[in-house]
Amino acid sequence: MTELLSDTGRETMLAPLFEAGWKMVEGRDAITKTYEFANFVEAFGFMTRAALWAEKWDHHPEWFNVYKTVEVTLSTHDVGGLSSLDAKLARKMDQLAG
Ligand SMILES: C[C@H](O)[C@H](O)[C@H]1CNC2=NC(N)=NC(=O)C2=N1
Repeated sequence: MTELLSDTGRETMLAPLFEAGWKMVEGRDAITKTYEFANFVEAFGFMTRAALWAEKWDHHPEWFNVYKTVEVTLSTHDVGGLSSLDAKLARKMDQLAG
């Protein structure tokens, strides 16, 4: 059963993500990062690869794509905030973005 990240869970799991450019969303228990790619095809290719992992893990991003940028927000709707799945998907997205 997915649950909200504990305080210690936040320290250990979110700190590396903040180092990698993720930020907390103002007024929401969610994290966000904006990726900039070389062009639209690279941006959409990233979204395609990330979508396959999101589907595999049944954990989906909130994202907005304009041309070569992809703005990603992660939170776990079922628990109303951040869970370990958000950290896992964030790490995967950073890997996929290269
Ligand atoms: C029924 C399905 O398993 C759930 O709705 C999944 C789908 N993807 C999800 N994605 C996210 N970000 N949070 C969820 O709580 C969630 N729940």
